[in-house]
Amino acid sequence: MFGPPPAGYERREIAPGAVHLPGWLTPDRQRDLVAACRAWATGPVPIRHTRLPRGGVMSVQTVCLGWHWQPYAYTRTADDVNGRRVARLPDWLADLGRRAVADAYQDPGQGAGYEPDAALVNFYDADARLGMHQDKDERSLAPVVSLSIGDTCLFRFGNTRTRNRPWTDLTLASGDLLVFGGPSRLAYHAVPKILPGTGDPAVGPARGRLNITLRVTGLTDRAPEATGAAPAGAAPVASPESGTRY
Ligand SMILES: O=C(O)CCC(=O)C(=O)O
Ligand SMILES: [Fe+2]
Repeated sequence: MFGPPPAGYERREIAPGAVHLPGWLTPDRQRDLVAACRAWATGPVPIRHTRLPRGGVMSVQTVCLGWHWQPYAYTRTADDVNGRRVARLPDWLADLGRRAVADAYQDPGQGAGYEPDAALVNFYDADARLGMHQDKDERSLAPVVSLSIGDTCLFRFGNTRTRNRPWTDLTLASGDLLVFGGPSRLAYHAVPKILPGTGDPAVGPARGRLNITLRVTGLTDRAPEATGAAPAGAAPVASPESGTRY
């Protein structure tokens, strides 16, 4: 489905293990991804504002593939939406993730070994934002691959110890790839601001910003041995640590 990335794209190391490749997605690939996101947004689990445990809702709207994420765990079914199983993560999207890792780290072997099993598709309208958080509900430390389409955002990439400085502010524009793994895998990060009207509606969505993150959950459908009785596939898989994502 996807040809090679544009020749001569830049590679910027934000921090050890965190690499930004501006314009990595060609306009045609971005259009294909937008069409796919439109379809995923309709179901089997429709895109929605994720509810937070203390009653708030996220300003970002999210639909998941492979595994459903809600604060702060992954499950196969969207029990906070309509109870249905989320759509599969398509092989072509996992392939795109493998290329992303290979290109970011300039390491074809690491790319080939990347097996994402979940994607979060986030839609930001002009006022949406995402607070400082770590992606830590996964049990694997494999890299996160992030693809941005539509309006440019301000993106804040912090450190692994605290949600405060030091951080690096950068912009993620339509077509940009960011991969964070290795020593940066658990770095705090945020989307403090969308820059409305900066996207090209001929390529991206008519308005707003799409972001797709690919992740390796490290989870399986088998209930953990210790819990014994639960039937395979039925047990929600709780994160060992929880509570700080948003
Ligand atoms: O929208 C982005 O660029 C980042 C999204 C993100 O951090 C997340 O979904 O965990
Ligand atoms: Fe994140």
